[in-house]
Amino acid sequence: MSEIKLPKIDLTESPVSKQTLQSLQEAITNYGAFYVKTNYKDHSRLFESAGRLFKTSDMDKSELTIEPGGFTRGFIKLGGESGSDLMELKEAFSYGATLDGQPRNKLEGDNKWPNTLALQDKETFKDFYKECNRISLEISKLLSVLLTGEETTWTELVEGGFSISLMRIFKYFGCSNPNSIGSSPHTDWGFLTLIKADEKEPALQIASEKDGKTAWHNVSAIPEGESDPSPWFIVNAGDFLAMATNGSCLSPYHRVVSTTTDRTSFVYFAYPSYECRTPSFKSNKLSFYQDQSQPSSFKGTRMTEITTQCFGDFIHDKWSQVYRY
Ligand SMILES: O=C(O)CCC(=O)C(=O)O
Ligand SMILES: [Fe+2]
Repeated sequence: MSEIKLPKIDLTESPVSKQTLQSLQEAITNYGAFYVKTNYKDHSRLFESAGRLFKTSDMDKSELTIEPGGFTRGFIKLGGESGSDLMELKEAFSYGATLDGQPRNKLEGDNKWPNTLALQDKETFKDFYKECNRISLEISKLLSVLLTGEETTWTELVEGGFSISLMRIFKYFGCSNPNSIGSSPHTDWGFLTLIKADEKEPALQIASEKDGKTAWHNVSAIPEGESDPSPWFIVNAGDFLAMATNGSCLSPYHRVVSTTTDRTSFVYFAYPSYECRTPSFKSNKLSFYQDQSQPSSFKGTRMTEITTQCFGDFIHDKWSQVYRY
């Protein structure tokens, strides 16, 4: 199993150097993924809060589970969700922006915080959500400079998506069976995904395709040689971004394999605004919007749906596809 060394993008340097933009170009063309270094400092506190969240009683968890239908906030029990016909060895909790007034669409709504969760932990989660809003906007500006020559091309789109973007906290269970899976192969559907993981062994893998064959490469939570996990995130481009850039930015096909030790990750899905239309785009580069109900078909796409629905309606349907009873 080879490791890939994703390029590192330092968001703390100002102004961003030519070298950084070059690394970003290489990253989006070759992998659709890269590391970012940020000013975030609270890695330990964040994962301690996650540990306490998953200690919520089974009864409370089952009262606060996500409902079928595509609005995905609350607990997801073991086996409650899968992007394939495999059992994914994990439990999860999903939350989003705090609702301000009435929901304006099918992806806005109330979070399902357990009553037993300490206020401090809830604040840690909410702050982290806002931090991810900020980081995703910063990255979108860099990508925008690189790909469109202007900084603000996607600003409205990304800010418009703050109220529907999602944070998902995963607890993957350690398992010694090498064939068991934490997250089935997929592409992410939105604009950008930020991943912050606490792990002892790499578990995220990104695919490359050569001569019709798929090879998987480990991606560690932090770049090789780094010791402080706090500032580091992995970033994946989503299908929407791949389409909006006409394929200049790859949407990586990836999965999470089970490792012998438990792993926890925060995965922030930055969505564009609900009403926006997915740009039409024809490419045979890897897999866009793979049909989760036909998981074994690496090539499956749902182009018709993409171009006839607005993004939010489309995503709402995608979440229903991965819901398992
Ligand atoms: O937990 C991770 O590292 C990534 C999970 C993932 O790819 C996803 O939920 O879309
Ligand atoms: Fe993903």
